[in-house]
Amino acid sequence: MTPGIRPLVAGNWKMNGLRARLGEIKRVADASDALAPNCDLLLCPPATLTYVATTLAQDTALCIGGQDCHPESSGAHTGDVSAAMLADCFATHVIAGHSERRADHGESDDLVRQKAEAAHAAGLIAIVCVGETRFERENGETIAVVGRQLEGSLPVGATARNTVIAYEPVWAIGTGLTPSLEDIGEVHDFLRQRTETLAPGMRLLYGGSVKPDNAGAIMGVANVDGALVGGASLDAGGFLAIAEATAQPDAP
Ligand SMILES: O=C(CO)COP(=O)(O)O
Repeated sequence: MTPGIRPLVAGNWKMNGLRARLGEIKRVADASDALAPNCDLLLCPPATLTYVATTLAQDTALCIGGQDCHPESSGAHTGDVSAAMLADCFATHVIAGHSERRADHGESDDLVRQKAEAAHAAGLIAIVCVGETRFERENGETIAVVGRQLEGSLPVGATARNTVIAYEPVWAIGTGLTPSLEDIGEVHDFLRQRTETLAPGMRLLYGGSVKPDNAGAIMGVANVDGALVGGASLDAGGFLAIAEATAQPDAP
């Protein structure tokens, strides 16, 4: 954790979640006010559930976000969703440059930056993801890769209020593997140094196999200001347990 920075626990449902799962969002929404003094809570369901999710979260402390957006606000882009459309559904955040989109859709750093800038133009907070592959880590390239991704993906005009960085090692996503606490700390220290002059106090999340039983230790690492949670966020109980482990009694 970083003194003076309010933690954020974000859940990314990826391509999971039919209407039958909306009860999990309701459970998190119902519990969110109790956690609100100590951390921010965000769930990013698939686009099909965005509007109904914001309805369930209305008048609670739970925020709802999108998982991706097109760089343009509207137009002939079949199947895409714009940041303006997410904002129109009362979403407040959107993820940009998740490694699954970088891999599945060939998204470049420059495209990710454009998406994050589109998010800002629509009034959304952009969560920009960076992270190395297993090959890159084994070759000692982690800091170089993360630095390059950050430089290329960070939106112009990024501030601590409109942008969050998520460090998600690709090899830790959905595998049950996590870097050592020292390795997480090394990357987060680097991200803090790189962002501090540009955007002091920017929130730096860790993502990749965060579970209720490891969240406390990971959140204890310096410069880790919250989590981006995949699988464990599909279940309200698991997500709320991670939020409990992250919440700071003296959060600003
Ligand atoms: O990719 C992630 C969140 O964006 C992490 O996923 P898991 O928590 O399932 O490893």
